[in-house]
Amino acid sequence: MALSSDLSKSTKLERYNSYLRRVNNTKLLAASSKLLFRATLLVALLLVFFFTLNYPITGNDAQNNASIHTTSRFFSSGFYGSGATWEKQVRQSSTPRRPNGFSILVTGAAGFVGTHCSIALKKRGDGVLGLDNFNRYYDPSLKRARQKLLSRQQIFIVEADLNDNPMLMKLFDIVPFTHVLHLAAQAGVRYAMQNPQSYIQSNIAGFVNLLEVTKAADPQPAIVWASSSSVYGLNKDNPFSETDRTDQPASLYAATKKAGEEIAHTYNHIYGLSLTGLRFFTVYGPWGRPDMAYFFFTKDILQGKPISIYKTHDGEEVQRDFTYIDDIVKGCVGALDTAEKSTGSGGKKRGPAQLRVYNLGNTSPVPVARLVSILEGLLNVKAKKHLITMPRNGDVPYTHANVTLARKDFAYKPTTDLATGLRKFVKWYVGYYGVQPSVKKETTSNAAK
Ligand SMILES: O=C(O)[C@H]1O[C@H](OP(=O)(O)OP(=O)(O)OC[C@H]2O[C@@H](n3ccc(=O)[nH]c3=O)[C@H](O)[C@@H]2O)[C@H](O)[C@@H](O)[C@@H]1O
Repeated sequence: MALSSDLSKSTKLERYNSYLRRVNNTKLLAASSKLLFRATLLVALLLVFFFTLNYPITGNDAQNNASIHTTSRFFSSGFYGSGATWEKQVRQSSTPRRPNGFSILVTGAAGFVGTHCSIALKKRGDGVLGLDNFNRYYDPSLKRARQKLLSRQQIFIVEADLNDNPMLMKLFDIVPFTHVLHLAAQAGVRYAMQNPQSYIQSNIAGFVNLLEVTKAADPQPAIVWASSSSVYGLNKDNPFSETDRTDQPASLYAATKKAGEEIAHTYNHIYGLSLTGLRFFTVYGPWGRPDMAYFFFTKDILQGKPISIYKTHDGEEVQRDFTYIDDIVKGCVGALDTAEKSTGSGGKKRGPAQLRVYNLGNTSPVPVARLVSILEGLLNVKAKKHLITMPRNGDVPYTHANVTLARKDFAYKPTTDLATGLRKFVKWYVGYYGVQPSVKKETTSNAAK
């Protein structure tokens, strides 16, 4: 009995112990699967976070742009914008190689005008650091090709958005820039109806962010920036002079550029920033912008697609003061060379500073139909032309620059006529896109004349 009761006691004890082990095991299992679940959740969340930032999957341009901005901001400040190698590239690129050379931050350096200006400045011995967000307004592969061109000249581009305040502050901490050539913008007159917010984001918010950072910098740099001939809007005076009225913009694009000019006045007035706005007149040339008429006309003519040539609502020819890129580069360099120093430092004004606005045009308006016939000759292809009344999309019928002021202050003198400039453009175009040898032959023989 005693044995059986002992046995039953020990069996009970064993059962109890095994029960406890099972409970413990289950608890352990539950705890570890909880831990595993949490870890998996964390990893999944991190993956979603990174993928959302890297690959915006929306088809909407405005949202796309916003995602692109977020991506570059995140990566630029958090990853690319740190590290000894990155900082060394920033320093090397912005260090001048000539006595009293400038140290210039070029925003929009992978853009059309930005690329040409950066190369010209670097070649004469200035230090040039680029900034660009490589957005998708037009084919980013063209921007990457321009970046390669710049990197061959030892020009480094920081990949970040103008609105990336920590990144801009960091750059100004590392480099005592003497100048900023501010060319980054949401360009294009007609696209403003499709994606208005992108113009506010870049041309207003981005510009203000840049001015906020530069006003606080010590030393404050002098700033030369891209305004636009479109600010003249519905101006009737001819040719357009800087003193003409600019309070009737015909597009949101023009309105944001005009707003930029007013914002420039404010920062000059309060903080003593030296500011020069350049009103570019329809700039064209090699490495140009695919969204501009001369560029997509070339593409469409070569592909046998029809093109629309606008006429005004009064049936008149639409005309532009097309300006060749090399002339614009000379104008930008002239404006930089004559820009006086900002007078403030660390956010405080110490005296009055320079505030300027200049037209940079070619001074000879050409009808769009004439541009097309020059292209037809160069490409050796007849265009399928449709003459249509200008849609109400922000376009203006006519532009014509008076450049007296730029000539007086920095000897600006455009020297390239439209036929010569377009020949250079077409030569570049056929080489870059590798099109028709017949076009090449024609262009080369023309070029030799
Ligand atoms: O200089 C300026 O202020 C502006 O010049 C260009 O704007 P835009 O002159 O309109 O240049 P394009 O878009 O290349 O148009 C050139 C001409 O072709 C005409 N056009 C355009 C498109 C089209 O399908 N057909 C057509 O006849 C336009 O009305 C315009 O007269 C740039 O796109 C702006 O960024 C710049 O600020």
